[in-house]
Amino acid sequence: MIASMDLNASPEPEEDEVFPEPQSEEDNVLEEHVDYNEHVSHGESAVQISRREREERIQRLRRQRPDDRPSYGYQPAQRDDGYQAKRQRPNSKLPPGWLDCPNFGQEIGCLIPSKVPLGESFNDCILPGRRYSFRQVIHQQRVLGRKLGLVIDLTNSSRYYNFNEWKKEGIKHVKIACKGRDSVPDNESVNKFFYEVSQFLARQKQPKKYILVHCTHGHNRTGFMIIHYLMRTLPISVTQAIKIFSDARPPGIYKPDYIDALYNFYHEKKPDMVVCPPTPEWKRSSDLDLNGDALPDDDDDDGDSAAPLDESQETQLVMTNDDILGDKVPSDQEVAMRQFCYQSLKLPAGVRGPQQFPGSHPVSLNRDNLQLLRQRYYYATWKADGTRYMMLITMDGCYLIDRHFNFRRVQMRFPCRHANEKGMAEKMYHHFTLLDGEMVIDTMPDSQKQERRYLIYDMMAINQVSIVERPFYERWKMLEKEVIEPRNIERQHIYQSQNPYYRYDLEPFRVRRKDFWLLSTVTKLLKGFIPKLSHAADGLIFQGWDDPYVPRTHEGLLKWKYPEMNSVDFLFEMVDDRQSLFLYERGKKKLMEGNRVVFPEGADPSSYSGKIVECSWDSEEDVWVCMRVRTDKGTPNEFNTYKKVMRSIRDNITEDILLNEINEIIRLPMYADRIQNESKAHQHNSSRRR
Ligand SMILES: Nc1nc2c(ncn2[C@@H]2O[C@H](COP(=O)(O)OP(=O)(O)OP(=O)(O)O)[C@@H](O)[C@H]2O)c(=O)[nH]1
Repeated sequence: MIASMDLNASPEPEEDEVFPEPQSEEDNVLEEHVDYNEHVSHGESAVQISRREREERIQRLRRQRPDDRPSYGYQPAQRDDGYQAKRQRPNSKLPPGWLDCPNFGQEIGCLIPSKVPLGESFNDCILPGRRYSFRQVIHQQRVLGRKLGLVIDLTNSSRYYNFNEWKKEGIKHVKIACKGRDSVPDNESVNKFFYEVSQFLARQKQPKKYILVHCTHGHNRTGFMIIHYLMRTLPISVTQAIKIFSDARPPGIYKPDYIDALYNFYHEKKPDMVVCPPTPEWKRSSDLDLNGDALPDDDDDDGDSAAPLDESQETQLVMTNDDILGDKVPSDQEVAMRQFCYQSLKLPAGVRGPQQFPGSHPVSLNRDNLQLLRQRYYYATWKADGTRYMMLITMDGCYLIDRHFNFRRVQMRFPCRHANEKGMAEKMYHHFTLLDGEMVIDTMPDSQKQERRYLIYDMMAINQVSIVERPFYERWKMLEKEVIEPRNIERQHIYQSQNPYYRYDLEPFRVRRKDFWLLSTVTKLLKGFIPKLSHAADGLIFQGWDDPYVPRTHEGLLKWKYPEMNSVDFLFEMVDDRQSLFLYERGKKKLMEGNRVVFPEGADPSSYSGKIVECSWDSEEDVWVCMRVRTDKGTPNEFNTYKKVMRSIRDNITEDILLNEINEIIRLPMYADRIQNESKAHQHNSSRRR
């Protein structure tokens, strides 16, 4: 066995390199001998070879000219198809072009691109020296000093080899089935690939182990995934990443749609000089392999049909707040990111780990808590009515965190403040920065063009450091300096940046820091600013100027809604004709007896059953009015929240009452002095500018 393995030893394969000839004919015999024994020991009767056949094979090998000998490097197509065609059983049909496709490429970090190893059931179709099963893979890598620890299999088939073979050798096998052929791997599979590789590396102990990545031929799907990995770990452009791969595995990706999809995904303009390489010779001539009667392989990644663009690139007609943004991420990754959020917010995770969305939540304004505005210094802002997301920015991606505490990845770029300073390469992008905000849809009044925008109103962690205990005004200033400004600077000077091809305008949404103003501006805010906003707003937020970030319900963070917009989210259920509204109390459903709801005219109430419905209170009719279904929420409001909303409805703080109250408050010394100082500073700054 060992002798045979040595026979397969190969130095780094190079194009046109022919595998070193066996030292003697005996070596060939040995190799045959081992293969024979393997067949027998696996009890695969269909592929067992008789002694006579074996001798014939040995004779055949002896007659071979050196050029026909096995190769591990690239070799111009050689036809041994007669052998192959005669022996093929339906399930051991060789993928077209496989024989002449080089086995593997050079290492890219710890990733080795490879064609699919074929298990022993294919042995009848492949001359011994050209075999490439898990045994040869392990051996060939070992000869090059590489020990494998993980195999990522991107083929869409399980017929190529028995996955357990890897396990027996202590190598983990991960299947990420990607169709190939008509489409690029989907974004969720790319996320999974990235996660598997990063997890493997994070747990890596010395000596370093390698990851074999294979699809059928190890070019298109494999290249696509590896390039994604490079893009998420290095501050490089798509063009550079494509080159790294094609240098390691010539000619690299040779499907134009795959290359275009990569540029699209990373929001880069494809430079004119980038040309997709032609289909390699071994693949083009593979039609002949089929002898006219074999169908294309069902897992072929190299079909010529046009790949449709990634769905997210397709133009969407009308944007809504309920649109699902971003791509799913592996659930283990979500668990780790949830933990980071809890740690940053200084929350205990509980026995089952972090479960609940931890974002800060304001309480409704009522006559009691209105007094807080007199006791502590507050700023005001409009209450944007879109969809709440926290956002976790990491170097490898940006994650939107919804109210279900689910994470979805979006492709965005957040350079650090020092990104362009020398020697700060490792600080190029934000890594574990946690933000809070509201995603809104701006509609341009003239063109009706829609634009999604993330309005950030808080920052809880910056580059892994929690800042929740700092006062709000510091967090808010840091947000501008550390997150918004570096993006704007890079946008303006993109041509001098590391990657001048990046197009911020292709990102899925714009980003802006939300403005907060002195209480003295509330009248202007309500009467002038909100009516002119190009997105929906349903009231005001009063933010304590030196408040820490308080997760979950924050009694000091106040929201005032237009009275008709005060709402409660109920769970609506309809069984037979009986309609019921539920809230939550201590994690359990609580029936709200005596509460009725009406739906829009013509709507079928049963179609709302099981849904969370946001309702406003009609005090004339004593009934809840369903305004919309909350697809962003999985549970109704807590009974406590309901009580606060009811209190606010009862207290009925109208716009006039609020403005009168605020006019009194801003005359208090605490506000008056500050307002005066700030307007002086403002005047000073504007005269200096003049
Ligand atoms: N803290 C804060 N929240 C804002 C701001 N602008 C908009 N919001 C949103 O206001 C929401 C809280 O107001 P609610 O009316 O209770 O929000 P809701 O989405 O209806 O949620 P429920 O109370 O669960 O029904 C937050 O979750 C944010 O999504 C802001 O500037 N600061």
